[in-house]
This record gives sequence, structure tokens and C-alpha cells, in this order.
Amino acid sequence: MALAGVWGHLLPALKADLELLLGSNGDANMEGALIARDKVGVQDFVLLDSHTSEAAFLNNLRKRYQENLIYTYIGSLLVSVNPYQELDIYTVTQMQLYRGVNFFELPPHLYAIADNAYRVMCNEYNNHFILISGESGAGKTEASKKILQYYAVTCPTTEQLQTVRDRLLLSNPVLEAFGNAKTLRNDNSSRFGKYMDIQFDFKGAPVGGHILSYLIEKSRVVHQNHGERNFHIFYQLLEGGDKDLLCWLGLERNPQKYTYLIQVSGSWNGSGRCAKVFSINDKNDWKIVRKAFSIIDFTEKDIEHLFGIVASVLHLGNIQFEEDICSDALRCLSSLGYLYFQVLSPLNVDLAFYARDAVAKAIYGRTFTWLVNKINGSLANKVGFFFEQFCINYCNEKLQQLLIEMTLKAEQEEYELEGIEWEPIPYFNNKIICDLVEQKHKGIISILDEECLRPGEATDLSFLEKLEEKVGDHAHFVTRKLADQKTRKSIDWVDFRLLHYAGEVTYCAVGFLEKNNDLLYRNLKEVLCNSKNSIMRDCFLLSELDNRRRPETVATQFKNSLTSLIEILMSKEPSYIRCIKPNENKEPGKFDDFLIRHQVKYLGLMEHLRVRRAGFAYRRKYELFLQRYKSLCPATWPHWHGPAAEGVERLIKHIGYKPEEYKLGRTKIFIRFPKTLFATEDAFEYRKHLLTTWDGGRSIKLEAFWRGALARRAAKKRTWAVQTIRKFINGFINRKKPLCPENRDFVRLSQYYYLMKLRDHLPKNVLDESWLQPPSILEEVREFQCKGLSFSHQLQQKVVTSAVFSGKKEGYLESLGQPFLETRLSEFSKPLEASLAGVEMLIPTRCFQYVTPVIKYDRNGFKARERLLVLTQSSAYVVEMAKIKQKIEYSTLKGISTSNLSDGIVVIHVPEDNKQKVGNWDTAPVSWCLK
Ligand SMILES: Nc1ncnc2c1ncn2[C@@H]1O[C@H](COP(=O)(O)OP(=O)(O)OP(=O)(O)O)[C@@H](O)[C@H]1O
Repeated sequence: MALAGVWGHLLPALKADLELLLGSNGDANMEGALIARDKVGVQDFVLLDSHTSEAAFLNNLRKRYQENLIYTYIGSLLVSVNPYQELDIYTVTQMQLYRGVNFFELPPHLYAIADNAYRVMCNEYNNHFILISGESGAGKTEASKKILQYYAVTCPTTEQLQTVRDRLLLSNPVLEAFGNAKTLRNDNSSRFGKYMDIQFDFKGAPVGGHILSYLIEKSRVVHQNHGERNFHIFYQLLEGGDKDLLCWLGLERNPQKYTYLIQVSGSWNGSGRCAKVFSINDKNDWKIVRKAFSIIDFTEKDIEHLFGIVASVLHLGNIQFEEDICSDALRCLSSLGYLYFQVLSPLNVDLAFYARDAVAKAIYGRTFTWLVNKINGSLANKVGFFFEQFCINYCNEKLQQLLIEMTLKAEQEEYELEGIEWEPIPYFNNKIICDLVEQKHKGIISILDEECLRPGEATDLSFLEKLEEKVGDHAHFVTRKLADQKTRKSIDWVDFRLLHYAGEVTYCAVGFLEKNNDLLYRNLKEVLCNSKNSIMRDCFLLSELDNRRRPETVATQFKNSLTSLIEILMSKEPSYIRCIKPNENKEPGKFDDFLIRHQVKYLGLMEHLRVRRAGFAYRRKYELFLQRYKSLCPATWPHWHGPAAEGVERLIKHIGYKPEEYKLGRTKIFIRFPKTLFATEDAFEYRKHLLTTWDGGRSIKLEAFWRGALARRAAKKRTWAVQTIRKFINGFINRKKPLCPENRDFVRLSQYYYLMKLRDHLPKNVLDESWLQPPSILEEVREFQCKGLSFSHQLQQKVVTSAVFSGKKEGYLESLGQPFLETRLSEFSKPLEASLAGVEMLIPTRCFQYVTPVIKYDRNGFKARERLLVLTQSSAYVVEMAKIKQKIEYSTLKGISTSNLSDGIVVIHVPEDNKQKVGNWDTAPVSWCLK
């Protein structure tokens, strides 16, 4: 399974950043889904009443958010609203709760998505990805971390695999230190795109992983916006690094001393200082990062070099240029041995500053890539600002297209497979915009590359002109020159505007050429290649210099890496998590309608909901549907013996499904309207409560009640049955007195109100029936209680038995239906009874765990002899005529076997040297055959 992609930055207009969580599997449909609704609004938007208005959508989201229910489904897509507070829903207990449980059985949760992906991956051996998207600060990184933690806790692991797990978890603080920064929108904003792949072995244990990083925001190294910070690592090093380290790196603890940490536009409290950020504890974070490094296999040398580079960047920023003057900082750098500069600059002061910043950005960018590569996989990066925004939004277009295509494709394929007529769903295909950006020769990226590469004087304006010339007639492209009178005013001469699927974004073309080229002077590269710092050398490999071919432009690199990413994603099954930021102030409980409506729009949530609803809202395998709802029809309750498809047909006919409400496929039933399923689910809930409500630890009286009701049924017929059920419920409820101390059970109180509410809203034909028998398990419970046997003890025994025999022994299922006995004394013949009486003198009865008559087959000629088998906590005894013939201590047992047929043969394997003779028993058998 894998995590990927964070583009959390600089999206003032489109604001759509992405984080991907990639992995294996995901049943995107409702296969096997069991609907369990929590009580606030609907937990699946698909279940909203017939209309799919944005207002209804927002209402539901708001209602739930105000109750701290931050997760809601749209089918299998999870919508998550940032709570901006710690919620008690990520505990290990919660993880265990969601582990292995059907998708919709529990309230919506990240863990359900994660677990579903994992389970389908394990069952179907396919790959899966989870795409997490949302604007900066919406909670993508947190979601991905929580999913990682979920896998770390719930996946099987060995000591050896723990290393992989720890590496995956601990790579996060390191990546965040180097790749995250405080922005206005998020104090811990990921400034790079991230794709993390987690690989599992066939047993479902995590065995490896790798991370791809995209587009680290290098410009932040040399420049931060008002109210923002540089990457965390700089502050962590200064704040947390010990004195000796700082001294060795030539650093002072005070961040104010470093230009790159107090950039002009970063002087946001008026004096060029960064105000304290209370949510960030650099000192503490430094400790975590330091510790993580050692666990993720970085050598001390690596760490030394890495911090050397971080320090070098800070020193670089302090280099000032004046005519013919080399600053102290430069000398300091050289003395550290990290960089040897030959300052033979033909550049003027401005260009020298430009070159200095270019070096700092390049060093940081490449070091980040090196760091990611070191942690796992590999890939490139680059860029900054409008150009960067353009790349990010292009990426969002591609992923949006992927989402729609994959959703529709999956639906379409399933309908075809099931032989169900497909009704096409109208949706906006944003391929047209992707083409506008990426098409060979004709797309914006190609045009940009052409301008970058062509000889002669190319400028950002000539690029803009080329765009007008080549894509000017495209419906999603506009410039001031091409715009109509009205829109013209809002577009500058140097701008172009794209009509993205999520809305219009205006890009300033200034800087596009330069950023696309990402030029680094060749002589500076040579200097860096000669550094003594091995990481630095690796980052600026000489081979790159030898290669005279022009490197690919930034946009082309990005396009290519995106194409590979999309290819990877297309080969996997999707799951989606859409994160929503509820307000701009990071305030818990505040639901800003305007802000959220905007996100609902650009995240395509309404579109997704319509897609889900336009087809069939739910589909289930016949077997699963029947299993869940069989109690709603006398013909299918308690067992249906024919094919499941026919059972389902009978069942829905009985419930009263109308033809337009469903279709029957080859293996599944398709239900068109959520309402239909909703009603069925209500009826099911009602039945379930009736059948399973427990009466203060004693068996419920439902069955007896029911029998009585049945007896009088003939006379009073249906109306009476309804009254009977009502009476039962009322009686049951009145007896409960929910608040009295013995009934402190709060759950019962909730059940009561729930049941009462449900009763008034049931489809008529559900209340009408009195054929319903409680399941056999309840009869069994009653029987146990009559006999004073402990139900939970029985249950435990049955669970153990099931684990041993399920699917392995014929007739096992039938035997499960009977109560397990602790003795079979009634089956004793007279001599055996006498035997037991004698044995009781030797083994106290209180030690008996199980006593049964057996036939022992002698090894010599397989002669059958009647014996008594007595099992105690520690040993088995074979008894004959009041004598213990053999004692077998469990600790010496080699094993026990049974046949897989429906017989009672048990073979007890004892060691060859078991000479433990008891009484007059004279042989030490290897095996026992008992019947
Ligand atoms: N599930 C959650 N529970 C509690 N707090 C959360 C949760 N999700 C997010 N937050 C809070 O919101 C902050 C921002 O979340 P996060 O960093 O995950 O956003 P993001 O979408 O990854 O942003 P960016 O794109 O800028 O990296 C977190 O630092 C945390 O304080």
C-alpha cells in the first residue's frame, strides 16, 4: 500500500492541493456493505433525501461537524472536515474496532477506508491507491499519517518487519522538517508533493516502501511571504542543536542573524523578525528528527553532511556582494570545507545576488531530493510561484480526470459484467483542459518549451504571444487581448487565464521562461561538484556536466513525472478522501459556509454524489444481501435453501420493492434509490432489536411471548400481531426503568428511544407479520439459562471449536447448533457409572473438565474396549473399572488428530517414551483411538 502526493502550497485562486495515499485495493462499490447509520444527519450523502442540492449537502456536513462527526461518506468516498482539535477517535481501540469490519458497518472513518483498501488488497491480490485531496490546512498530511499509523498497528508484523514499519513512520518527521514550513494557512504546511508506496507481502505484512517527492518549493529557502517561515529544519537546528554542533557549523543560535530567515518580505512584525509560533516547538521537533535519523539508517557522516548543508545555506544567505569584496560569511563557508568558491564573477551585484539565491535553492532542492531518495525511491522536483501554481493546477486537472474516469469506468464495467443496461451519466470531462496544457506541439507546456529552447530573444511576453497565436481560440484559454470588453479589465497584459474545471485562474506569465529553464550557472555547478561534502557531490554529479545535452525543462519534467504517476494510479483500485478546511482561523467547531461551499465545488463533491446517485446507489452480492435481510421474509427466515438469487427475489417481492427501484444482475442486486435501502435497513434494525434485545442478563422473553402470540394469531390475525409487538415493546420498555441503578446500562436507554422512533416509521408490511421466530441461538441461550450454564463460557468454547474445525470437519456446523455439555453422564452404561464413582475417589470431581465414555481401540488387533475419558485442567485420564489406566499430561502431548469426516474418532499422540504407567496398565501406546 502506498502514500503519495502533497501539494499544499500557493493556491490562492484554485486552492486545490493534493495528497495521495497509495496502496493496494479498494472495493469502490458497496460490496458487502452493511449500513449502520449514526444518528446525526446521514453518514452517507447518498442517503440524503431525493434531491441533491448543495444546501442539503452543506446542512448535513454542518450538522455532523457540530457534533464532532468529521467524516461522512459519498458512497465509498470519504469527506473529512478538519476538526482543529484532538478527537478521541484515533486510539488503538478504535483501530481494532475498524479492523476487518465491513466498510459501512461502523460510522465513517479514515480507518474504514484504510482497512477496506487493505482487506481487498489481501483478498484479491490487487493494488490500490487512496487519493487524499483538499486545500492547504484541510488535513491531508494528518490523514495520511493516521492511515500509516493504522497500518503500523493493525498489520501483521515480525521483528524484522518492524524496521520497515518504523522507517515508514519515522520518515515523516524527517520529511516534514525539511519539506514543511509555517504558512499563513497552515503552521505545518507540506511544501512538496508526496507519493508514498507501501508494499505488503502475500501475508499482508508491510515489507517495504518508497516515497516520491514532487515540486519542493525551493523559492521558500530564499524568500518567504509575509507571516510565513522558512523550512522547519533551519529553526530546529538553531533552536535544538547543541552548542558544539552550532560552533562547528559556525552558527549562532539567534535566527535573526540569518538573512534567509528574516527576508524582507518576511519581516512581518515590522522589524524583520519572525514572531514566535506557538503551535511549533522547534526544540522538541529537533529531538524527534535527530532520533528519527538514527532509526532510518542514516550514518553519523550522512547526518553531519546534511546539517553542514543546512548551515551552508544559512551562511550563503548572509553573503553580501559589493564591488570586489568577499564577505566573512564566504570565508566561513570555505573554512568549513563545504564549498570552495572561486569568485571570478563577471556579474554585477544584482546578478551576483541572483546567482547566490540560485545556488541556495539548488542546494536545498537537490538535498531534499537526495534525502527522499535516501529514505526510499527517487525523483526530481523544481519551481516556484505562478509557474508553480500552474503546474499544481495542471496536476489537479489530471487527478480530477482520473477520479471521474475511474468512477464512471468502474460503474460502467460493473453494469456490463452484471448484464445491466447502462445509462450514461452526463459529466464535465476536463480532458479538454488537460489537453490544452499537455498536448504535444500544441499544448501550453510545449509552447513554453519551444520558447525556452529556441535561439534568439525569447521573453515571457513572446511566450504569451505564442500562446495567443496557438491556443487563442481554445474555449478554456483567455488573455487580455482575447477577452471581451467585460472581462478585459480583470486581466493584465502579462496574464493569461485558464478556465479550470474548478474555476478560473489567472496566471502572470512573468518568470515562466526562467523558471522553466531553472538555470544554474555552469561554473557554480562545477564548484558544487567538487565539494568535500559527499551529499553535495552526489547532488551535482559530474556526469550531469559531461552531458552536454540540454536538460529537460521543469515543466516537461513535471509533465513526465505526472504521466508516470497517473500510469501508476490507473493500474490500481481507487479510494478517495476529500479533506475540507472548515474555517480560515484554525478554530475548532467553526463552520464557515462560504468557504466550505467553495471547497465542495472545486473538490467536485456534488458531481461525485450525482454520479453515485445517477446509477444504482447500492449493489450487493446476493448471498450478502440475503444473509442480512432474510429475517424480513417468512420464506427466507431462518434459512433459505435454494440459490441466493432466488431467495433475494422472494425477499424483495415480499418487502414490496417496485420494479423501478432495483435490477437483478448476474451475481448482485442493484438498488437504484438510497431510500429503498434505507427503508429495508430500518426494517432490519427493527427486527434485529426485537430478536436480540437482552433482558438484564437473562434470556429475553421474546420467544415465549412470540409463541403465545402465534397461538392466538389465528383468532385475531394481523392487527392483533401488530398490537402484540407493540405491547411487547412497551412492556419491555416499561420494565426497564432505564435510569434505575441496576439498569445503569445507558445503551439500553438509547436502544429504547431508538426502537420507539423506529416503530413509528416502519413500512407497514414489516409490522404485519407474526411468523418471525427468534434465531436458534436465542433458544440455545434460553436452554443454557434453564440449565444454569454460562452462555459466555459456551460461546467461548464454540469460538475455539470454530477456529479448529470450521471448514475442516464434516458435520461440524450441525454440532455447533447444539449446546456443548460438560459431561455426558447420561450416556454411561452401568459399569462405566461404577468406574466414575471409583475414579472420584482418585480425582476430585471439581477437577473434572469433561467426562465421556469412549471406546478404546487396542493396537493389538484393534480390539474395542469400553473406557471412560476424564479430562482435567492438566491431564487426560483413561479409566476402567474404577482404576486409572493411563494418565497423559497435556504438556507431554505430541498432538491430537481427528478425521475430517462426520465421526467421533480422536487420536491422541503421546511420545514413544511415555512409560507413565498407572494402575495395572501395561503398555505405552503411541496413539490412542477413542470413540
Ligand atoms: N484529524 C485531525 N485531528 C486533529 N487536528 C487535525 C486533523 N487534521 C488536521 N488537523 C489540524 O490541522 C492542521 C493542518 O493539517 P495538515 O497539515 O494535515 O493539512 P494539509 O492539508 O496537509 O496542509 P498542507 O497542504 O498545507 O500541507 C494540523 O497541523 C492539525 O493541527
